[in-house]
Amino acid sequence: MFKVLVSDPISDLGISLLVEASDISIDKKTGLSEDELVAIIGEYDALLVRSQTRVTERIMTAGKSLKVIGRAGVGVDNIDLDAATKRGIVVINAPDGNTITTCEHTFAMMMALARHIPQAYAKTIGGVWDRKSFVGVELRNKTLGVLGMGRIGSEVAARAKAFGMKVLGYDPFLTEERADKLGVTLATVDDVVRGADFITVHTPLTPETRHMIGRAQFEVIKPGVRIVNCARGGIIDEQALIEAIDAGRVAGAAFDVFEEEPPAADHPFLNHPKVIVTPHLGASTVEAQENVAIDVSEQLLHILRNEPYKNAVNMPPVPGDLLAKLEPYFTLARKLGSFAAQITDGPVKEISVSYAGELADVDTQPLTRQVVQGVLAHHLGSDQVNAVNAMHLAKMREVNIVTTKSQAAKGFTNLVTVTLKTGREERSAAGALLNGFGPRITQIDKYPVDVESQGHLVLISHHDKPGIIGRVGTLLGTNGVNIATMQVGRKIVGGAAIMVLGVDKAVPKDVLSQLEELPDLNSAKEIQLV
Ligand SMILES: NC(=O)c1ccc[n+]([C@@H]2O[C@H](COP(=O)([O-])OP(=O)(O)OC[C@H]3O[C@@H](n4cnc5c(N)ncnc54)[C@H](O)[C@@H]3O)[C@@H](O)[C@H]2O)c1
Ligand SMILES: O=C(O)CC[C@@H](O)C(=O)O
Repeated sequence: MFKVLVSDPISDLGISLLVEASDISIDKKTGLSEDELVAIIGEYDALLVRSQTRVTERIMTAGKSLKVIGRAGVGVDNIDLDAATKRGIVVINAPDGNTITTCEHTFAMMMALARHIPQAYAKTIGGVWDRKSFVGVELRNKTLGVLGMGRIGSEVAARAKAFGMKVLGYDPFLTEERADKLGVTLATVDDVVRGADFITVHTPLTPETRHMIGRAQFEVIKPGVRIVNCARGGIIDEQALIEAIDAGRVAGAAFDVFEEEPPAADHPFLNHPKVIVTPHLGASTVEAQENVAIDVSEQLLHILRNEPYKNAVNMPPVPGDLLAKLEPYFTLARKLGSFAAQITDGPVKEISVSYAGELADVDTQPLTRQVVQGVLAHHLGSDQVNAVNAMHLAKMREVNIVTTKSQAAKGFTNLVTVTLKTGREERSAAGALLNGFGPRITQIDKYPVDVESQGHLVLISHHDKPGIIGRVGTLLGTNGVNIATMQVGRKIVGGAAIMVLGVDKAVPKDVLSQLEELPDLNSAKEIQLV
C-alpha cells in the first residue's frame, strides 16, 4: 500500500483516481506549517501539492520514503528541485491542464483594465452613479504585444485575433513559420515595447526574464500602453511600472502575480486607481483544477507502480554501465548547450551534436539530452527542463535535433561539438574533458580556445588590431569589472577574432553596450555557466 499526502486544496474529482485505487491510501491535510509537515512526512510515499506548500529540503530529508512529489499546475518554484534530485525523488507537474483557464483570466484582466470594471463596480455598489470617470478603450484595431509564445501566450494571441487585435509576438523559439501559422507578427522585445497598446507577458521567471520590462523599457514605451501580468511576479519591474503609471506614460496595469506573494499591505499596486489585481487566480477554475489534478494523479500512480511516466521536471538517475562511461561528460554536454544558446541570436531551429573519439562507439542519447537541456533551460528556465523532458520540449517547439559521430577527435580522447542553427545564424562550441582541468571549451565557431566552462564569461568578437585588448581592459576596469582570465583566438593576422574573458561578476548591460561601441569591436555577449 502506498501512502499519499495531499497538502494543498486540490480538486476532489481530480484525485478520485487516487482515492479509488486499491493500492493507495490518501490523507488530506492542508495548511500545515513546515514543522508540522516535517513531523508527519516520514510515513508517506508521495506528496501532492499546489502552489501554497513550500516543499523544502528539510521536508524531503524527513521524507525518508518519499518517491514522488506531484505539483498540480505548471510552476515548480515552490519545490526545491535540487534537493529532490539529490534524493532521487521524482518531481512531476501538470503543464497543460490550466493553459486555457490562465489564458481566459488574462483576457478577463485585459478587458477589465480596458473598461475599468473593478473601479466602476466599487463606485456603483458604494452608491455613486459615475459614468464620466470610466470611459474605456476598445480592443479592436489595437496592437497586443505577447512576450512568451508558449502554451498560454499562443492561446492569448489566438483570442486577441478574434477581438480584431493585431498581435506582435516574441519568444526565443518563435520562428517566422510558426508565427505565420499563428497569424502573429514576429517581433523583438523592443518592437513590442515601442509598438504595442497592450502588453501581456507569458514567460517563466528566469534570470533573463526578470524585469524584462523595466526602467529602460518604460522610457521608450508607447505612451498610453496597458500592461498585464498573469505569469510570474518579477517579469515586470513593479516599482518602475508604478513610476511609469504615475508619470502618465502607462495608462494602467492588471496583475495576477507579484514579486512577493501575498504582497505587503502597503504594496503600491494595492489601492492604486490605475492598477487592478487578483490574488494569483490564473489557474483557479473548476475545470483547470480538475485537469491538473487528474494529470498529476495519473502520473503519480505510474511512478509509484514503477510504470513509464511523462512530465518529470527533475532528472532521474541514469542506470547501467553506460552511466559510468557517459556521466563524466554530462556537465560538459549541458554547459556546451547553454554556452551555444547564450551566444546565438534568433529562434533555435536546429541543435546539432557531434561526438568524436571513443564516444562515437557508445549510445550518446543521454548526452544529447543534456545538450538539449542546456540549450532549452536558457530560455525556458532551469526548473522546467530536465534530461527527461528536454527532447519532448524541443519537439513541441519544432526544434530539429541532429547527431553525428566520427573517430577523429583532433587529439582529444573525446570531443563534443554543439552547433545551433537559427533563422539568423549558425554558431558552435566544442569541448572536451582535460585531465586535471575538467570540462573545457576548446573551440568557439572556427576559433580554437581553451576556456574554463564555469562562472561569468564575456565573448567579444572584434578585428585583430593593436590596442583592442587594452581598450577592453581599461573599459572593464573603469567599471569595476575584474578580468580573471583572457583567451584570444584568430585565424589570420589582422582578420576577424574573438576574445573570451573570465570575469569575477556579472557585467552590467550598459557596460556591454559601451564595449560594443569601442572601435574595431563588433559584439560583446555575457555568458553565465553554472
Ligand atoms: N497566474 C497563474 O495562475 C498561472 C497559471 C499557469 C501558468 N502560469 C505561468 O505562466 C507562464 C507561462 O506558462 P506556459 O504554460 O505558457 O509556459 P510555456 O513553457 O508553455 O511557455 C513559456 C514561453 O516563454 C518563452 N520564453 C522564455 N524566455 C523568454 C524570453 N526571454 N522572452 C520571451 N519569451 C521567453 C519560452 O520559450 C516559452 O515558449 C509561466 O510563468 C507559468 O508559471 C501562471
Ligand atoms: O496552483 C495555482 O493556482 C497556481 C498555478 C500556476 O501559477 C501554475 O504555475 O500552474
